[in-house]
Amino acid sequence: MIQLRNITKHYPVGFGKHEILKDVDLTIHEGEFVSVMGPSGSGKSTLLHILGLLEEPSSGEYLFQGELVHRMNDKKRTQLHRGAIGFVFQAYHLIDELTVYENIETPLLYKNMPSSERKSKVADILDRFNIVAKKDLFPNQLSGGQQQLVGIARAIVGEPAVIFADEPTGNLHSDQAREIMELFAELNKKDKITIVQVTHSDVNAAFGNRIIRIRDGQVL
Ligand SMILES: Nc1ncnc2c1ncn2[C@@H]1O[C@H](COP(=O)(O)OP(=O)(O)OP(=O)(O)O)[C@@H](O)[C@H]1O
Repeated sequence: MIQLRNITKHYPVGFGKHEILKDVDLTIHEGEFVSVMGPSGSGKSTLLHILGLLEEPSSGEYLFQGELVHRMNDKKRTQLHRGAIGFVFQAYHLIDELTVYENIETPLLYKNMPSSERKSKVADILDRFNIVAKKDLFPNQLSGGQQQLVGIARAIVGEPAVIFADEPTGNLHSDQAREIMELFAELNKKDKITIVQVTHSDVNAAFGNRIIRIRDGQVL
């Protein structure tokens, strides 16, 4: 499903450059639940952002479902971003001014989905995640665990093929973290969504079926 070949990422520093990722080769198959682990600053988030099309590599090739991402025109890339990829952030990144319902609905508005279909999809997810009673609340009226549930609901409402999650339980206490990990495991098994998470936690990584270790910008 995903293939990286010789991916590098660097930032300019003075007259030189700071290399964040060095010649990363990586294959992720459909249906996997992969955990990316490594020390702080080793390049995990950078790698995830490249996979999630939030950043571009400095060089190398990224194939998504067999297609070279850097060869795609903007329209195709946006379609891929909106249609096939869901992203979950450590700090949730919900829109404070929108209700739970509106936050979850947002990706569907970008897809120009008819209103009746949007309503039914959002209602299904609210029901599935047991947050119907919270639908008119704003993010700051929710616990961290509930906010992350909304973050995940927003990521999957468009039925993506893959979810990228950057330390999704980093701000949560252990009970909430376990609930979120159980949800990811269910989305992986039942809904067949491929999952790639960055985590510092062995407990979280145990929910997945493969660990990718990264150190100093290189996959070990
Ligand atoms: N926009 C940027 N400009 C310059 N340097 C950057 C930029 N983004 C990230 N870096 C640097 O890249 C390195 C890797 O960062 P990254 O966030 O990928 O690490 P990480 O493994 O996810 O770390 P952590 O576990 O602490 O979140 C860090 O040294 C960081 O300072």
